[in-house]
Amino acid sequence: MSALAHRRFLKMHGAGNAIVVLDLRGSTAQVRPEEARAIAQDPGSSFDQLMVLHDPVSPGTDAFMRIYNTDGSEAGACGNGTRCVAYAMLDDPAMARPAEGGRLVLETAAGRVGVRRISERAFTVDMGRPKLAWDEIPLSEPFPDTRRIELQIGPIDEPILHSPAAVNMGNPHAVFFVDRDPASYDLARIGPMLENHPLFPERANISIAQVTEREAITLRVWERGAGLTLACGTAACATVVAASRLRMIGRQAHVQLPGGELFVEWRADDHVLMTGPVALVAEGNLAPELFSGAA
Ligand SMILES: N[C@@H](CCC[C@H](N)C(=O)O)C(=O)O
Repeated sequence: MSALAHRRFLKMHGAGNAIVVLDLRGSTAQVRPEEARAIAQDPGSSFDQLMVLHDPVSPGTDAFMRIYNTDGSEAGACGNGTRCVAYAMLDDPAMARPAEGGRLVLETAAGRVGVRRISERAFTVDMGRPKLAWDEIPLSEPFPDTRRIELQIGPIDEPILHSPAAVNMGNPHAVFFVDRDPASYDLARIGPMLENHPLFPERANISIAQVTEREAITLRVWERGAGLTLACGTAACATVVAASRLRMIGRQAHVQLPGGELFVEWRADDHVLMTGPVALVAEGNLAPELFSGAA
């Protein structure tokens, strides 16, 4: 039987991004990609991202997180999921540890993120520094300036989208700035082509963004490994960094996504701070049958 059978999980969302939190601290259990896919496919535990907690690895951290997309692939960062994890680690009766205060340091394969509670159901996450060099994003060919990279989709003389910014926020992002409502683009059709474009050797999260005011951005996101989403925290961060580098905004903005709003600030010390809500939807236990055909 899978070591995940009967494990309790929380179903949450962060600004509409569907998140499942699974606490494996205190055990050696690991989630295999096929098990993540099986959990995602069950309506009771479906998610955009599965956030799995493991015992801390580095001194000074509270937990190690592994982050799974619906296709079983792993991500180095998930902003909305990190807020949900903070809520679970601080407030959930079964997951909270008495010694923990209103701040946490969480670690992923991509590095550390600090989380601070700002109200009962809202948290600020320090997402760390963006990586902006072409080989850090990564791109498959050199671009000295990643504020605009050479990439377009559609007819050569009349592209549908072109010249995105590329940013790594713990995961790779391409952000296309447009001057009309991002909802008017067929992202469900365009997204998969761009996600898997040869320019992105690790694939990429694809965003369409419109700067509507000096501190306001409307955003729609096609997520690597998960598809269309109601909200993506790292995409909101990548978009604010990209818009700021292009002098479209200052260093902060309210980012409006279909599922809710996030506030992002790119501080002078280069750290990107993202603030947004969390909501607890349900709790449940993983049915053993889920894993009988996990492949
Ligand atoms: N929704 C997340 C980001 C999820 C990871 C992404 N699909 C990837 O594979 O990089 C967020 O809120 O940041």
